[in-house]
Amino acid sequence: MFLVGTDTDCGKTTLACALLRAGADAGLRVLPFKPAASGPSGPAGDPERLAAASDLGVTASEICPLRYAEPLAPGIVEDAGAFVGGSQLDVRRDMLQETGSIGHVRKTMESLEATHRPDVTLIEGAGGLWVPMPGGTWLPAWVAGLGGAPVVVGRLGLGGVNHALLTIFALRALGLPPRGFFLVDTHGMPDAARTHNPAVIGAASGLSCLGVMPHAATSTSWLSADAWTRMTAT
Ligand SMILES: Nc1ncnc2c1ncn2[C@@H]1O[C@H](COP(=O)(O)OP(=O)(O)OP(=O)(O)O)[C@@H](O)[C@H]1O
Ligand SMILES: C[C@H](N)[C@H](N)CCCCCC(=O)O
Ligand SMILES: [Mg+2]
Repeated sequence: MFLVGTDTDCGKTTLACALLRAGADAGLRVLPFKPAASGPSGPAGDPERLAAASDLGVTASEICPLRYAEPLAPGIVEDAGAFVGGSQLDVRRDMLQETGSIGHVRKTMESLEATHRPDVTLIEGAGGLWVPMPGGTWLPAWVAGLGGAPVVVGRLGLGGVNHALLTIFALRALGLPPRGFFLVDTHGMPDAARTHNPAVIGAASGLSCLGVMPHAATSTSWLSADAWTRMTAT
C-alpha cells in the first residue's frame, strides 16, 4: 500500500512506524519502503525511522534508493529546472507516465520483496500528492508505477476536512482510488473540529476512517479492527 499525505509533516512516517509495529504484533511481515527521501540522514530521517520500526532487518539505504540532503521536494533537489520553464502540467496524460527513475526504484523494491517475502509492502510518499519527484515526475506517477493501493494520511484538526477531501478526490480523478484514510494528531492541541472531522470526511467521501492516531500514541488501540483487511484486500 502507498501512504499518500495531505501535506508534508502530516504524520506519514509516525503512522507508518506504528503500522509496522502493529503489523508485526499481528503476525504480518510488513516491509517499509520510501522511494525518495529528502532532508538530513540520521535517526530522525524517514528511512532510518522506518527501518528501525521494522522487524525484517532492513537498513535505511536498502529501503530508500533515492536520497537527497536538502529538505525540499525530492524532484526539486535533483533538478529544479525540470519543473520550471517547460510545458504546463497535463494531469491526465503526463502524470501517469512511467519514467526511468520509477522503473529503477520499482526494481529495487521488487528485489527487496523477493528477499524478505512480505505480506504487505508499506510505501511512504514524500510530502503531499502533487510533489515534484525525481526524473521530472510527480508523485501520482509513483503511486501508479509502484503499484501500491493508496491510503490517505491527513492531519487531525481544523483545516483537515479540506486537505483530506482534496487528496481523496484528486486520487479518484487520477484513477487511483484510495482504500481509506487515517488522521494523525501531530500537535496535540485542543481543537473542537477534531471530534467531527473523521465522520465528516468519511461521510463526504464514502471511505472508511482506518484510524485516528492520538498524539504521542503508546498503543495501537486506535487502529480500526478491519484496517489491515481494507488496506490489503486485492
Ligand atoms: N501522533 C503523533 N504524536 C506526536 N508527534 C507526532 C505525531 N505524529 C507526528 N508527529 C510529529 O510531527 C512531525 C511530522 O511527523 P512525520 O515526520 O510523521 O510527518 P511526515 O508526513 O512523515 O513528513 P514528511 O513529509 O517529511 O515525510 C514529527 O516531528 C513527528 O514527531
Ligand atoms: C523535506 C520534507 N520533509 C518532505 N519530505 C518533502 C516535502 C515536499 C513538499 C513539496 C511541496 O508541496 O511544496
Ligand atoms: Mg515522512
